[in-house]
Amino acid sequence: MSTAYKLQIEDVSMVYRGQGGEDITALKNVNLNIRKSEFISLLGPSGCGKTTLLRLIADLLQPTSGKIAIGGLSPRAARKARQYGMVFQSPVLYEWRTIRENICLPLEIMNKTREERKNISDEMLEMVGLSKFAECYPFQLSGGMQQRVGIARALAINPEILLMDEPFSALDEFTRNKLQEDLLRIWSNTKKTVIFVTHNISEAIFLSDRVCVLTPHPGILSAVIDIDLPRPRVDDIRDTPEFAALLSKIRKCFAGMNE
Ligand SMILES: Nc1ncnc2c1ncn2[C@@H]1O[C@H](COP(=O)(O)OP(=O)(O)OP(=O)(O)O)[C@@H](O)[C@H]1O
Repeated sequence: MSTAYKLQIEDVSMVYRGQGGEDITALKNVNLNIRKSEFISLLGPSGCGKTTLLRLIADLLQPTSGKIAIGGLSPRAARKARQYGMVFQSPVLYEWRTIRENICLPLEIMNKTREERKNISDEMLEMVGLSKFAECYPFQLSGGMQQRVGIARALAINPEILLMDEPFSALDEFTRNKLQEDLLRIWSNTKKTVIFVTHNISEAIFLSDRVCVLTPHPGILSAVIDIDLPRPRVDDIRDTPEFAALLSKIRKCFAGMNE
């Protein structure tokens, strides 16, 4: 495979074995090339294989067939080289560790010195706007703030690719919109390649350079939509006719779909 892209997904299929021994085809012949620093969303309803695709990229699963390359490396080699940062729907913070200590956890695993940990965590806390909360415990933070800690912890190891699995879906709409704006600011400052899983069409449009539409049974990549809205994007862009046109275009991709 050529390495012109940061991430290449070539003819990837994933078949699980069901409890009765039957085959469950979660993904079928997915092809996708992702450029460095691109913001990509994987969009689709429950069961279309979004999380499966993310887990295949992250080397948490192996495809039944097909190939994934990360700048020429296998997902295994990329994982070992700490090229991935992961953010989940729930930030899974350790309640007995302060916010700073939570952010420092992957740095401890990497045997960073105390001083390095302090410097990096200071930078991460500032980036996500939580400097004042460094010595607080998770229970003292709102859900949105906790999710910011999850983002800071994922970025602390300075990964090349940020994999995000419905990170804002448990948040209220106001908090969610604010975090989307914050994420775009962080992304434009850090230039990470982001792969963001969501089932929210508006969220996918607001954030992305391209939206990958997945439809289920079996999960296929049925469309890749360019989002040519100007950047930087702020909340008001959601009220523009261009945004509405994209909403309508993507909704049509799901029309008639049998869930
Ligand atoms: N370990 C597994 N064993 C068997 N089937 C599985 C397994 N994991 C996922 N599946 C099936 O594969 C399909 C895709 O699942 P996946 O979790 O990737 O979808 P998703 O789009 O992320 O859904 P959601 O939005 O609900 O998280 C579903 O039909 C699911 O039931």
